[in-house]
Amino acid sequence: MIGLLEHWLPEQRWFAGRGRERGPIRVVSRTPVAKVRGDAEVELVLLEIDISVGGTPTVQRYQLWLGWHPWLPQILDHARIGSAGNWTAYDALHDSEVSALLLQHLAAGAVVGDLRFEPEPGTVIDTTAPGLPIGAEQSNTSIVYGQSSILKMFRRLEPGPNPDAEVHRALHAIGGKHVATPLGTLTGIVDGVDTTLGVLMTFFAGSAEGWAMATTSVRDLMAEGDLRADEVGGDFAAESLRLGKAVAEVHADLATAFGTAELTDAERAHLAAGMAESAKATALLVPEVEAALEPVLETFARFAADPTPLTVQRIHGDLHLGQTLRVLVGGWAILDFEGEPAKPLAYRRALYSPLKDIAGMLRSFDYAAHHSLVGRAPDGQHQYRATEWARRNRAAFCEGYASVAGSDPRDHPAVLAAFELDKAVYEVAYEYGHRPAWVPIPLQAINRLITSNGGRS
Ligand SMILES: Nc1ncnc2c1ncn2[C@@H]1O[C@H](COP(=O)(O)OP(=O)(O)O)[C@@H](O)[C@H]1O
Ligand SMILES: O=P(O)(O)O[C@H]1O[C@H](CO)[C@@H](O[C@H]2O[C@H](CO)[C@@H](O)[C@H](O)[C@H]2O)[C@H](O)[C@H]1O
Repeated sequence: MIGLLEHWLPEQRWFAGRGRERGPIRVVSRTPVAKVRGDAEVELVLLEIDISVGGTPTVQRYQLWLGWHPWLPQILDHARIGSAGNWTAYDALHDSEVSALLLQHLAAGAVVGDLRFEPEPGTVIDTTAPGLPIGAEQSNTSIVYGQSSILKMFRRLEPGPNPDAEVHRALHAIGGKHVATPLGTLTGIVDGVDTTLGVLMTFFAGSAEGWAMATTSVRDLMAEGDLRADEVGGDFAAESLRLGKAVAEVHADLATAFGTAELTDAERAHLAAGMAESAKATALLVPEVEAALEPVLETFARFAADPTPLTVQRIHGDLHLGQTLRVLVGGWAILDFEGEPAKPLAYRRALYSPLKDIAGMLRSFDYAAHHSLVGRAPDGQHQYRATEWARRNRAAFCEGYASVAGSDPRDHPAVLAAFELDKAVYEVAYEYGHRPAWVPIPLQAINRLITSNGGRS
C-alpha cells in the first residue's frame, strides 16, 4: 500500500508537503469501515509523514478513506490510486455509496471502532439526497448532498477539535448571521486525542462564490480597454461594500461568542516574532523573499513597536474571497473557520486582531485583480487596470466594514501593513507548495508593501 500512496499522495491538491524534504509515508492505523458495491472494502487509513520546513522537522498527518475493489467500476476510474495484487485501491470519498453511508452514519449517531458520527442535537439530517464531491479540490474534500447539506472531510489532521466545527457551533448557538448551520461531526482518535475528521453543515443552494464573482468583474474590466472600473457592467464595488458589512457582523458575533481581550506588549512582541520567523523560513525556500527579507523584517519590527492598543478575539483566520458566498437570502455567507491549514492548531485557535482577517480580504482583492496577468508578458495598461480594480474594491470593503464596526480598518496602517505582509509571505509558501505558477502574485504584493507605506491603497 505504501508504494501506491508514495506515488499518489504527492499529486493531490491538498497534500501540503510538496517541494519540501520529506521522509517516507507511515501508516499509523487502519480502521475497516464497511463493505460497499458488493465486493469492495472501505477503510479509514491514518498516515504520517516527516516533513522539513525551513530545516525544522514537522509531522504531517492525513486521513484517507481507501476503497479496495477487485475490479474498479468505470464510474470510479477517476478516483483510482493503483493496484496491489488482485485489488485496486481508490479514493473512497469519491464513491457515492461511501458518501451515502457517511451521511446515514451521521444521522444515526453511529459508532464504528474509534469513529463517532454525531448529529448536532435537535437537527434532522436528510439522508435521501445523493452525495457528490465538489469539483474544486481545495485544502479538504467536500461532499454535497443534493441541495441540503455539505460534508467537509478534513484531509490534513491535527490532533484536537477542528476550529471550523467549533466556531460554527458557537456562532449558531448565539443566532449568528452569515454562517451555515452545523448538522453533525465525525470524530476519531489521532495521537490519542479526540480529533474532528469531518463536519456536516447546511448547504447554501443557488449561491455564487465571491472569488468567481470578483474574477468575473475583473475579466469584464480587462475586456473593456477604455472604461474605468466604475463604468463597466461587472463592477463589484457594491458587493465588496456589502461583504465588508457582513465580515464586521461576523466579527461582532465572534466577539460575543468567544469574548475579547487586549493584546499585551509581550503578546504583540511574540506575534511579531512569529511573523519574522515565517518570513525567514519562507526566505529559505524562495530567493525573492530572501532578497526582500530586510524591509519585510523592518515592517514587522515597526508593528512590534506600534503603540496602537489592539483588541483581540477569535477571528476567521484565513479569510479570502474563496471563503465567501453570495447567498439567496441574507447577502453574504462566510465559510471555513479552520484558519490557515498550514499553521498549528494552537495558533489557529488563538485570539487575534480582526485586522488580520481584513488584511486577508484585502490580499484577496489583490489576488483577484492580478491573477489573470500571471504568465502574461508585462503590459502596463492591464497592470494599471488591475491596480485600479483592487484599489476600488479594497476601499469599498473597508467602507462597508467601518459602517458596521464604527472604526475604519485603514486608520491603523502600520498594523494592517504588517498583517498584509505576513499574509503575503504565507501565500508565497502556500503557492510554492500548491500552485507554483501563482507565486508571483504574493511576491509582487510583498514588493509593493515594502515600498509603500501600507494600509491606504
Ligand atoms: N455551506 C455551504 N454551502 C454552499 N457551498 C459551500 C458551503 N461550504 C462550502 N461550500 C463550497 O465548498 C468550497 C470549499 O469549502 P471550504 O469550507 O472553503 O473548504 P476547504 O477547506 O477545502 O477550502 C467553497 O469554496 C464553496 O464553494
Ligand atoms: O483551502 P483554503 O480555502 O482553506 O485556503 C488555502 O487555499 C486558498 C486558495 O484556494 C489560499 O488563498 C489564496 O488564493 C486565493 C485565490 O485562489 C486568494 O483569494 C487568497 O487571497 C489567497 O490567500 C489560502 O491562502 C490557503 O490558505
